[in-house]
Amino acid sequence: PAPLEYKVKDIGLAEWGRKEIELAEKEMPGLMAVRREYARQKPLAGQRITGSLHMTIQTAVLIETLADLGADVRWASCNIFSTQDHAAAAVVVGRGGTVERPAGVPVFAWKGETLEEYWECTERALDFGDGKGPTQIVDDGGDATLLIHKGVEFEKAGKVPSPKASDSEEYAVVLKLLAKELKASPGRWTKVAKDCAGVTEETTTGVHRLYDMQKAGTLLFPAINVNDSVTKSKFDNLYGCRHSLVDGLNRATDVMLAGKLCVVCGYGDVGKGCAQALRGQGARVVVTEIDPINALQASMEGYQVVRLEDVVSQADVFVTATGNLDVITVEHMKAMKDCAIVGNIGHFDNEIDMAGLKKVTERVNIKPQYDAFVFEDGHRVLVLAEGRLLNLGCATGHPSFVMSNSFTNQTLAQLELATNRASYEKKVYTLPKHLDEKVAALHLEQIGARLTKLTKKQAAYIGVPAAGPFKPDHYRY
Ligand SMILES: NC(=O)C1=CN([C@@H]2O[C@H](COP(=O)(O)OP(=O)(O)OC[C@H]3O[C@@H](n4cnc5c(N)ncnc54)[C@H](O)[C@@H]3O)[C@@H](O)[C@H]2O)C=CC1
Ligand SMILES: Nc1ncnc2c1ncn2[C@@H]1O[C@H](CO)C(=O)[C@H]1O
Repeated sequence: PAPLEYKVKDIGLAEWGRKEIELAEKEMPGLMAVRREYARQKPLAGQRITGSLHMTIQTAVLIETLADLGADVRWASCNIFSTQDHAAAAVVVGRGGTVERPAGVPVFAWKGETLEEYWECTERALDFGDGKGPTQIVDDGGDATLLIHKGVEFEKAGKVPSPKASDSEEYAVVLKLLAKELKASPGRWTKVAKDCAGVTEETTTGVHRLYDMQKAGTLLFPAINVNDSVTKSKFDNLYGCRHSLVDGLNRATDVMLAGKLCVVCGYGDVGKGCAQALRGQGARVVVTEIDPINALQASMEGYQVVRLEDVVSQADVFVTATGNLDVITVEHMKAMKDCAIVGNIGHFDNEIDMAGLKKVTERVNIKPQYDAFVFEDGHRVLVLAEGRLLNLGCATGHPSFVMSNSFTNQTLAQLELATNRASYEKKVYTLPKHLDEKVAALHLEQIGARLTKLTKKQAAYIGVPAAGPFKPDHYRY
């Protein structure tokens, strides 16, 4: 067979990656159960799956699960800093390959990609050869989905527009890539979109993009919103960030959080986990919010809800977790104290005005993904991962057990698209509650949780089937 196509930092890291993948499997009972239940039937046989999702040890276990279920997989990361190079190498070599003759899955990802390299990796992950694209996509933030949709839009228009002054540096990179593609392979993206049966989206911000496209009627294929499975967002977003925020802050800065005034911008699932983690470190935690309900929740948990302007000159640590843009502006950072720490844990880097900051400061790199931006008056703002999600840029993201919940949902969603394709239109769906409960059930034994069985009488009394679903769809958890 032709040698495996791939592009990773160092294939020699595979042995180390394999050791960590084997330990991660022990912590991912949901994915292991899905492998046991489905691997023999190979229900994903014939499917070409492109992934655009942080290339970590945890994602390696997801990739090898999809491959075990029969899929032909190609992978890129969804962030320039989030790849763990030893995980990427191990996935390429595979369980039966060698560094000399890799026999795993093509991966196009390394930690520290340029924006051009990032989008080239995404394009490579979407190319299965002979003009074939994916039949299904695993997306995180929607960049793979965006590339296809923009590609189709410009093929229809017969040209790719030049970047406008208001366009981001990143969007200009996308336009340049699509312009090259339009010349080299006209009609490619229209065919890719036609062959693609759907996308399963990992995160809140990616899901926002999908609902926007559904509303505009521009969605080119069905989408399953994995983020809003309860066993994803009420676990990964909340408990995952509770674990990995402080991990990222510590590895980057080693700052003593105890006693410090820490601001969490956004008190959603992610912000709730962040606030709890910082409180656990003995920090004085305050919250900013736009939504009165989330603000009231924060207040009931004892967090002072403030406007950023109220605390910007006294706070020591700022964390954005909103999924919104321009949350921390240059004006805010101008007013911060010397050595204030600023980081984002939201999906995209636009929560902090990094472009504006770079224009008015001198950048002093301290170490990879940790910079001091020095203002004219000499005060320094210490920024993590250039404003990109710091738990994956400065640490290793969420741990395996919580990612097993998220990725079991991803795998079940991919199975849905492969086995029930006819039921899905070009709309956004969530998984049914019985699958959500199945994911939770698969994770209880590992942590010693023992479920109580409903008697028939009790089931009748609360009006649910004894075997579940145990809650109505409108239940909020
Ligand atoms: N780094 C990671 O590992 C993870 C990152 N995420 C990302 O984190 C972000 C937040 O996710 P969720 O908490 O699930 O979303 P969410 O929608 O539950 O929470 C966001 C909160 O921010 C608030 N908000 C919006 N604009 C604001 C502003 N200008 N100032 C203050 N508050 C504002 C909203 O009212 C909302 O309560 C998203 O981009 C998501 O994709 C999600 C999971 C894990
Ligand atoms: N260790 C990890 N491996 C892969 N994805 C992760 C990890 N930690 C967090 N994420 C995901 O990152 C997205 C945000 O881009 C989430 O919603 C999380 O599910």
